[in-house]
Amino acid sequence: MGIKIMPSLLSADFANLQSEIAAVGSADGIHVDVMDYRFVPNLTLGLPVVESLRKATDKLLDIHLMIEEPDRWAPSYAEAGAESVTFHVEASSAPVRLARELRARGARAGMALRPATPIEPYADLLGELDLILIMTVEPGFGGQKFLDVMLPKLRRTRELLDATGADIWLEVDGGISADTIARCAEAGADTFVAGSAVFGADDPDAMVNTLRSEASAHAAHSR
Ligand SMILES: O=C(CO)[C@H](O)[C@H](O)COP(=O)(O)O
Repeated sequence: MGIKIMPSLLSADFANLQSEIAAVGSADGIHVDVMDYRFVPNLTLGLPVVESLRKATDKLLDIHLMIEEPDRWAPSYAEAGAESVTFHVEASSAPVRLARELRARGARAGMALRPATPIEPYADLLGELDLILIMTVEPGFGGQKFLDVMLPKLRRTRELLDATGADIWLEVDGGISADTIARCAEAGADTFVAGSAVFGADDPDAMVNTLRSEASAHAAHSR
């Protein structure tokens, strides 16, 4: 699928969520942040809203679970029809089992890492996964400044993913904009989440295309 741009929905109101999706027709998928006031100090939306979004759009739904106990809750998001379900490794008690449960329900199995979590301890797990999400801000809030100290981790993750030979998406999330996306693409990311850069733009769909062009021009990796 090559370079993928996933706008991150900002709204908490269902009508506004639908408007945001309609405003980014060129997007490769829609990134949905699920937060529970426990894993992160913020609360967004949960399974019932994702089930409603599934009925409202054919777009690929890329779910990012910033929640405690993902082993318990994540499989339901796959059953709801999300194409991709990402849990935080810091919150999972059995990441391999959870990844297998997600795949068994037809979703891509994603594993996210907070900025302080290294990738190396998980090198042997990568073959169980379809997506690795490297957070480029502390999870919890949109609109934060991109942490460029994450670039070495991104490069290292790309090396490890290439060594598997498998089609595992390498996603970045947090502070991604026309100013920062090139550095992430050069470091090996192929999937880009952007919230404020897209929905804060005068023309969100044009910004999706700008981000894709910029990433494509600097891509170290695109299948
Ligand atoms: O939720 C987030 C952090 O938890 C992300 O930063 C959000 O998905 C994207 O927002 P922005 O592009 O404004 O950083």
